Amino acid sequence: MQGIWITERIRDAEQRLLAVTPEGALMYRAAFGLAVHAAEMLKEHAGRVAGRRVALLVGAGNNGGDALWAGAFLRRRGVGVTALLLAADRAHPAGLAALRRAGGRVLPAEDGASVLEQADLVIDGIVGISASGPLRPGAANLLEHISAPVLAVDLPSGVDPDTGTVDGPAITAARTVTFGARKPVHVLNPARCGDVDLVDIGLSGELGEPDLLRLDTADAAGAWPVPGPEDDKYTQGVVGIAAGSAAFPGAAVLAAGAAVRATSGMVRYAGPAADVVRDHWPEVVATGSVFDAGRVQAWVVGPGIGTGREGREVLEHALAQGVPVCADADAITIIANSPEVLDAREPGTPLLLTPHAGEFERLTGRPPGSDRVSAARAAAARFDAVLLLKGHCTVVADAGGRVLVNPARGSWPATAGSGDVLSGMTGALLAARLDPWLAGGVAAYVHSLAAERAARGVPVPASGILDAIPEAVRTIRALGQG
Ligand SMILES: NC(=O)C1=CN([C@@H]2O[C@H](COP(=O)(O)OP(=O)(O)OC[C@H]3O[C@@H](n4cnc5c(N)ncnc54)[C@H](OP(=O)(O)O)[C@@H]3O)[C@@H](O)[C@H]2O)[C@@H](O)CC1
Ligand SMILES: [K+]
Repeated sequence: MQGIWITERIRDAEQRLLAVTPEGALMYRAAFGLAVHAAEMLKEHAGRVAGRRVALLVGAGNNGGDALWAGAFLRRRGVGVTALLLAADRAHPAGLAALRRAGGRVLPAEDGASVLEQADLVIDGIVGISASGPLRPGAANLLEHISAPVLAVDLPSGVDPDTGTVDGPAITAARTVTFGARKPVHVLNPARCGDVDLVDIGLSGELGEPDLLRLDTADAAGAWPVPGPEDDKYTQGVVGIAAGSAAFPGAAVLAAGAAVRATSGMVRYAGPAADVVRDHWPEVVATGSVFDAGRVQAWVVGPGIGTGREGREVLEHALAQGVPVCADADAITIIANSPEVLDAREPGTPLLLTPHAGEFERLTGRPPGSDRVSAARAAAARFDAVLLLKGHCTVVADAGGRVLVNPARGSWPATAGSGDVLSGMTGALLAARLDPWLAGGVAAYVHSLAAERAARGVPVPASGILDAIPEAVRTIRALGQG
């Protein structure tokens, strides 16, 4: 798993490391790594390194210092480097001296329009982990003059380091080079960061446990249930799907289908869309009601069940079975309207809630806001549940404060029925007895991979995402073993 640390923790770790490191050594390491990546970008975008032009946007802090030192390294490789100082009297003194020694040009930022327009690469050292708020006017005024690719130092300036939110002018980077550890912005706002490269500056020993985790392919592959020689359809876990209605059977077909695609165990369906589900998925054991559905190891309840009395009874029944429940869509609205339904929950039974932003607001009384991680954590604690907050970056928090994040691979999955596919897959993983927190994270991972595979640059319907689940699982298993 990839660890991600909030800036307060990074700053503390840096202080401890600084205390035992010769002065300037950390910045030297950081800037050297930055210069290597800058040279790669010049080769990639401008054909070669020597003779190309780089503009440095230099703020008042150490982020600007990194940019200045990197500029000095690039000068040694024959690059024409101009530093544009946003706060001339506060630019990092050693970095500035190093750049000047190396023959770099230095200008006040307000004179930098033509330098930016002629640059082959722009290095954004405006602000790093000590940023607050959007870019200030001095920096913001420069944005319109940037046409070259931007390499962000540590993070794209103007984007909040801990929440990834953008409230005004901000940099959009083609690539971000970060130091010591990944920060939340890198996973919460990947569109602004571009590709993120991590440069080791020796911080790992000081960091402690990460604040957020991101699954990689090997994690998803390792967690994905694989039947053994002794397994049969029951031992792998039976998942029950309570979804859809006679008038709107689509959610039932999608959720049940996703479960079928995600497990080699058994899938039961219970509800008024039994005939339609059976027609689509002959392998599903379908009955008309949850009350005669038989035993399952996990329930998915909610997509398309409606928010009236019947839906409420279905949810209460599932919650009382003593098995994990994934409550999605209408089930979340039912809980929001009548929180007392949760009294039916067997104590200690895992509950996974999968709201999008609107459902989250209904459930908790307030929108997730800019700090989606904290919002998801608080809601998970409040409901003693795993809370999977859908969005461009899916956040999965548990009641103990653990958080998994899964940045989407594009926006195509934001389509009708996509959530039904996610909940069906989540149910299959819960039935296979995965830790519910991990089940949510793995389902989100495979869902986004399936969506990417299915879309390949064009719109994809939810049924297309569903059909791509086997390919996505095959992909993670192949990569995870390799
Ligand atoms: N510590 C280490 O060992 C290492 C640190 N490293 C590097 O240091 C970076 C952190 O450096 P840092 O703490 O000096 O602050 P930094 O992020 O450069 O910004 C501070 C200045 O920005 C300003 N400012 C704030 N918000 C703003 C906005 N919205 N728009 C515009 N300006 C804004 C604010 O101005 P003020 O409010 O003071 O006027 C303040 O002066 C870190 O990200 C990494 O790159 C690496 O070299 C590895 C070793
Ligand atoms: K920056």
